[in-house]
Amino acid sequence: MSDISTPLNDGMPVISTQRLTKAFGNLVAVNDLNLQVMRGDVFGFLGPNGSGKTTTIRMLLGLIHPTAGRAVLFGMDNAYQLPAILQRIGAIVETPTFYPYLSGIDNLRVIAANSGMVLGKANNRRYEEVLDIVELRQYQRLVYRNYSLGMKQRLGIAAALLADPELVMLDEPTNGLDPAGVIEIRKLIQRLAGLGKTIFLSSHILSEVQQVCNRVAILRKGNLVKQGDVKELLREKEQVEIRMNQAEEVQAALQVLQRLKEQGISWMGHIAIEQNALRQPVLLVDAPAARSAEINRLLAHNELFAAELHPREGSLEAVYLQATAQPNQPGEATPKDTLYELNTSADGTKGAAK
Ligand SMILES: Nc1ncnc2c1ncn2[C@@H]1O[C@H](COP(=O)(O)OP(=O)(O)OP(=O)(O)O)[C@@H](O)[C@H]1O
Repeated sequence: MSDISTPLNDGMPVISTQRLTKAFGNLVAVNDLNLQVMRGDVFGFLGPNGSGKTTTIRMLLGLIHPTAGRAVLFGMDNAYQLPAILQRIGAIVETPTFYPYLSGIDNLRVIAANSGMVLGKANNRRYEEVLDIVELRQYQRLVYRNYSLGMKQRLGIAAALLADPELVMLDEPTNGLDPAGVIEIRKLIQRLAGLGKTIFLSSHILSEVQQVCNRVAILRKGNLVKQGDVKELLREKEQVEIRMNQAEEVQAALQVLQRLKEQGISWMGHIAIEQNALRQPVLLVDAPAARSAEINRLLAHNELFAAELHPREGSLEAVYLQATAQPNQPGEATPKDTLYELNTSADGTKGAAK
């Protein structure tokens, strides 16, 4: 099962959007979006390239104005109370600019000074604290140009943490990183969640999102197609894999279960014959893992005795693929459909579909 740390969710909305919409000319980049992010959430914001994630984040941060709808953060409408909202957010939307010839800690000093950031009584202590959080303390004196890409990304997050924000917004923080860098960011997000931060994370790496996020929203062509609790969404995608001793029995088992499903077993979803890792034909039943024994009993009742029966965990990938593969919904604006195709390579880096 996924390694989801228990969030400090107390039911207080941190981000709430109501019918948030942004059109660029005749292209509706974000359409009627109703998002709910609660305090303590590690919220994953998913969607193919061009589905509207960055546009949404830019609207939340007041960098662009919505065409319609509104965004409420910490209970305040960002059209009217943006400065008060921004004081409580640390965000990285694009790679921050650092001076290559300055050390990590000196770059943080420059950022704090330039932004007029009030760091309270212990500036130096705060620099060290944030460098500790992103695990760069031992490299604080190294000049920035000698940092690896992962270290640069973490320094960016350190900068976003300087003012001790309640909400941390990260747009594709693992973009371009190697697997070790991706793991570092995962651990960092888990540390931030442990510190009680609410985290809003857009990402293409579904396995990472599955491991760190407790809630997700999935966008497709600017429309919200799924929003919910990760554990619940994964539960909906559980399967039971059944191997029989004889290939003919697999076919017979398929027919029995299909008949029972048609007779009204509501918890049984799609049933199909597939090959397992050993290239043996197996029956795959979309059903909660907790129903395994019942499936076994139903088959045995029909003189079909399973050789093996395995519950299979659901994956966010399955949830995502189903959500993003749905046919167009009524009213969905798709003037340039090709812009929206999933254009992500296997390592999660983005293509150039814009
Ligand atoms: N300033 C702009 N002017 C015109 N079109 C824009 C502008 N910004 C974004 N778009 C378009 O809006 C759509 C949504 O883009 P957006 O960057 O929000 O998607 P995304 O989900 O963040 O994609 P990616 O994962 O590639 O970053 C795209 O078709 C994009 O080309």
